[in-house]
Amino acid sequence: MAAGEDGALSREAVLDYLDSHPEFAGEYVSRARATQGRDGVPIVNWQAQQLFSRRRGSRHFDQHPETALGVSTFFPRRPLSPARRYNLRKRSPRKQPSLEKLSKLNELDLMLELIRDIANELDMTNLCHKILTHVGILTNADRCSLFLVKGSRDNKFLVSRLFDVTPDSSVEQAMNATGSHEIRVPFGCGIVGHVAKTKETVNIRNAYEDPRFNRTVDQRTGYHTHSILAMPICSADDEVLGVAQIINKATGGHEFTDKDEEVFRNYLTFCGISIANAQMFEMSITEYKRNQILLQLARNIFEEQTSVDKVVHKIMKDAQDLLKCERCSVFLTEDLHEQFSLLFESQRRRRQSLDLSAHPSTEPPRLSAGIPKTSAQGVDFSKIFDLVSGNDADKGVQSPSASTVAWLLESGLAKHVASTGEVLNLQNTGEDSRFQFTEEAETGFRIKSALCLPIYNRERKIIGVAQLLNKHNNELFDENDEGMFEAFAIFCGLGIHHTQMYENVCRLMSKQKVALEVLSYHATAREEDVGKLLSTISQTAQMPAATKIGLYDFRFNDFVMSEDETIQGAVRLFLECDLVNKFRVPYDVLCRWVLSVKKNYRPVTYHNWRHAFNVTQTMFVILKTAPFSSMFSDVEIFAMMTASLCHDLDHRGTNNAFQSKIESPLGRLYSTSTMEHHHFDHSIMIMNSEGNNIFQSLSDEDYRQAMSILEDSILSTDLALYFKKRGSFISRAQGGATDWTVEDNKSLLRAMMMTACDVSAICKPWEVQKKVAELVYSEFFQQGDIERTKLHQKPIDIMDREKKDELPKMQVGFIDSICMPLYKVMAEKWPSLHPLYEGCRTNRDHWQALSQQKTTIVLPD
Ligand SMILES: Nc1nc2c(ncn2[C@@H]2O[C@H](COP(=O)(O)O)[C@@H](O)[C@H]2O)c(=O)[nH]1
Ligand SMILES: [Zn+2]
Repeated sequence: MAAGEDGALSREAVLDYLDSHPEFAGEYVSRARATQGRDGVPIVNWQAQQLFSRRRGSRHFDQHPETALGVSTFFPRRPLSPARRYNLRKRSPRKQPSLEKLSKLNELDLMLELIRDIANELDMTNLCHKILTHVGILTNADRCSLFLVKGSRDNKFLVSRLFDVTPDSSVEQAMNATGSHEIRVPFGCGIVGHVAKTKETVNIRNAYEDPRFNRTVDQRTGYHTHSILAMPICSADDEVLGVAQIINKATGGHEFTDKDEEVFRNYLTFCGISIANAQMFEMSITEYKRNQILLQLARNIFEEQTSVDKVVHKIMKDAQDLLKCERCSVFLTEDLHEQFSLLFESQRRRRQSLDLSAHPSTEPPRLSAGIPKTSAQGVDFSKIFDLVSGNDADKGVQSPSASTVAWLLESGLAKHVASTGEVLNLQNTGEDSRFQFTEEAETGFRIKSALCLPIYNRERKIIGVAQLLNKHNNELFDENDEGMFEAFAIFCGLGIHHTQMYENVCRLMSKQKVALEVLSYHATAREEDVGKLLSTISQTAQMPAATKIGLYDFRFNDFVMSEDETIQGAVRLFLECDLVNKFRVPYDVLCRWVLSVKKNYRPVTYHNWRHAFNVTQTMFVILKTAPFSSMFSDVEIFAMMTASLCHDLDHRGTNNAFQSKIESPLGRLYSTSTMEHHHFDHSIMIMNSEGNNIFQSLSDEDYRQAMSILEDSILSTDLALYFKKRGSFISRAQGGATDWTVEDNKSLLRAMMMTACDVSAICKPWEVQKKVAELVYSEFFQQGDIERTKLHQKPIDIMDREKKDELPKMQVGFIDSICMPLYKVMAEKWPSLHPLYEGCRTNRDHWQALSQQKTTIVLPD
């Protein structure tokens, strides 16, 4: 042993020496045995006796203490628990009092030192161990045990936390000695049960004379118990938290004195506070872990949504891993499928009609595999999942065999829970006569403990049962497991619901796809008609010249044209824009598309094919005559012409307000610009139909731009949007300095052009305008009639047939509020558009005159 420069020995050097010379250490401690504390309380002798004397029945005799002075007895080294790690991170660890230091303390200081040592200990096992070793020091007891109170308010019991701790045992040794089987002592039973129940101190001088003493432990270990001192450990609220029991006073006649009782009681008062703290800390750690687990579970569930099987399997695997049990099963009831729309109904019927167990199939059937239909307690299970630890945990979803299913159902647990909603925590399956527990023939699996609870859907309806069997190491499922498993069951319900919804949506989408396929087949032009139109175009002579039929004129009149001529006229408009050449649109595709578009206009009075054709024609004239056209790219022109022809596709002769009033599917789908959204969707549907995509040869970028302009342009025909944008357009047009090539201005101009074209019938020669107005009001009044007769609502004036005499006045209103401001500013800014303004003004005069004459307009049926 080396001395320092000053000749003094360092503490480390002494400890090293004592470690390597245990005989010397023993000798030293024996000498110290005689040393008494200032108040006559023996301190070191207890340690020395325990460490170095070969006691009968000492289980730790041969184990070498960590240091010669047995420091490990007080401050055992053991891997730090998460709680302890947390503890240490938060505060710097308390310096451990050495035995040497303790031996010099008087009774009060010793007590304070030992209190300080437990004050910050939050790890329950460490704390219990410290308490027991400390009470050993204080009372000179040979063995100490600690029991903590557990269970619910109505069913409290004691559980051995550390049992028969001897002063030289480390925490690990103490834990090993206690064993993994927790000893449960009901309140009122035996000595510690009596103490817990009555809060009385029990000081037994001769254990064998006390009827409450259980001598079987002595018989098993060979240890002889003489005296017992047991005392309750209470919280600040005087609630019993546990019982501490010390055995055999190591000095004198084994008996514990009144003084021992007093010291024991004083120390336990502080222990109560420390235990309550540690319990709270333990609870918060448990809660934290639980939250982490649930968070992970939620992540898993929402990551996995492709199938119910997969999501349930994932939850089961998590439950089994975390709740440490041998088997996890989930039983889904028939109701689960019934609640999800009629889509599942047909499947269910099909399932019921199949005896799946009788059919050997290459693929495991998804549902009902081999499940006998049971109606007992009114419960039918449609699907059972079974996961046995170690067996098929990583093999993914597997259907249990028919015999396993039969065995799982045989116990009656799942059916009982499904029919009653009761949570079952069976701790001793042998004792419950309600259920039948037999061995599984296939595997020899026996049910020892079971935790079984219902799975609810969002409406608190039972949709299944979750079952855990046999907690590992023959432990029992406790309240904590119940709480955790309940959370699992909730997640299971959510996961199933979520996945079912997802599956439902996928099915609906597939259905919709099929419906679309059928629809587009019937909605697109017949090949016969395409052929006819193609041959007309190829024989150019038969195609009316654009100028001849007035396609370049704002005063164009379609009333003089046949249906076929309007179709040819529409094709002609696209040809005249040279779009077919520029974008390599095959003639057959253009013809098919025009025919398909026409086919998708309903024969309503006003919003029909002819209206669309007229709007496109006006757009054509504007693009051909207005100076701003040169700044539009070919793609923009192509998109605007397409939008004009498609802008009212599948119009039903009723407006947006009507869709929302009758809560039509369209109204529910789009709350604003309802019909306009539908017109755009319908244009896409047509273009996506075989041989109808006039944009097919556009580059990706052009295609994207064309689609975007098509959508914006169609949506901008909603007058509500027109009103929103008009003010800004007028100020920019009148401002003079506006650069119309800037995208924002250009897009505003495109929107205004769409409205200018849409209502351009107001600019037509009076005879044409008059006829169109009659069609407009005829359609308006038809909607008004439905509102009055079917919805029992008074229609707005323009839709009220009873107000038909006011039609001229209403037209003046329409012109003043909607048309004139737009045409006026356009004509002022771009004089080539003056004919539109002029036509509108002339028609206003006509309507104004009529309104004063009170002439009745005869409307078409
Ligand atoms: N009162 C009138 N309203 C008219 C007339 N012409 C058209 N309109 C309405 O304007 C919008 C245009 O949008 P659309 O895309 O549906 O055609 C619409 O509400 C028409 O009913 C008219 O002469 N008088
Ligand atoms: Zn329109």
